[in-house]
Amino acid sequence: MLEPIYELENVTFYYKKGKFKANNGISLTIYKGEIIGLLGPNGAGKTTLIKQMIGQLAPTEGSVKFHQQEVSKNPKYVLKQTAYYSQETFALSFLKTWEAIYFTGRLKGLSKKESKQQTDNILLRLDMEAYRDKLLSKLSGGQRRLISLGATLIGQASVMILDEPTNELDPLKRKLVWDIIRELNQKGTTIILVTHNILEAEKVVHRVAVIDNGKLLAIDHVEKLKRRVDQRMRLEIYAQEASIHNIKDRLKDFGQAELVEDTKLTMLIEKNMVRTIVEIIQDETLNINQYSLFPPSLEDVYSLLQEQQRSE
Ligand SMILES: Nc1ncnc2c1ncn2[C@@H]1O[C@H](COP(=O)(O)OP(=O)(O)OP(=O)(O)O)[C@@H](O)[C@H]1O
Repeated sequence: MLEPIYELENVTFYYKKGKFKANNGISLTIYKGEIIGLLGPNGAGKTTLIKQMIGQLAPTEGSVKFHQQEVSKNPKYVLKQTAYYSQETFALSFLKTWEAIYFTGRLKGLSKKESKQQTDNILLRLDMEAYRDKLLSKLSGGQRRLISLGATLIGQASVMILDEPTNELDPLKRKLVWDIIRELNQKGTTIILVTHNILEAEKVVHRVAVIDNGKLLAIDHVEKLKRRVDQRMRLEIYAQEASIHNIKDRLKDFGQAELVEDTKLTMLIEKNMVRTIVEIIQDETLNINQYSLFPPSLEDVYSLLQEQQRSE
């Protein structure tokens, strides 16, 4: 039986009363033990929603319940059981890295011994042991983000809300963070993940909520969402810069081609149009260097949902 952790009903938030809605009638349930991704472009309303989930903002309309209790009426209860990793940089830059994690543990109510033990384990797991005595102010941006993540991990909250946890990290560290997220989840932690990195998130999240313009466009399991585009393929074309607009024009009846680089186009096409399109792009006068076809990804679902919303 799925146990609801968060229940959001018709959550609407106005930063300025009567004007623009940063969240617009969002209803969703988050269940114990899942990894749910909140996806959406800049300004979609993800952070606003999360601030209401941790009691930093109260909904203008609707309700946000955590374990069946209204968050805005009892924010302390939520704060005790959740850990929030935000986009904001760590303020305590005069501390050494181990101190930043250790004292966060103490503030969360851990004993000296327990906080020390968890700090040591976290520094090791984050591969930051060698930097334990360095001041936060002397670390690189990515290293500071890792220590900030360490401070989120200490205390082992049962619900972790992670806003772009892999931002500013190199590929190896990104992989490390995704591995840690998976491990935490296997131990029972519920994870709410805000991310723009759809391709990477797709490998770890169970369900995805797509938010745009303050509205919830879709919420479902990754595989089910991908079925929405299973009659399509992703086409990528590399060509000479001078020809790229001509190619885009020749393909305009088959979908919206996006210019990714000066020499690269990509578009989502109907599977039953592949033969026709391939015939067109084989025209030598188009100066195409290379083309490839791929099965669609979660990113394609995301683009499609946004396109559909904009054409409504
Ligand atoms: N303090 C504020 N006062 C007024 N408007 C705000 C405030 N914070 C955010 N907004 C507006 O509310 C909307 C939603 O912002 P929000 O930060 O929730 O988006 P987001 O999805 O988290 O974006 P990002 O991915 O860029 O972090 C945006 O249009 C933003 O400009």
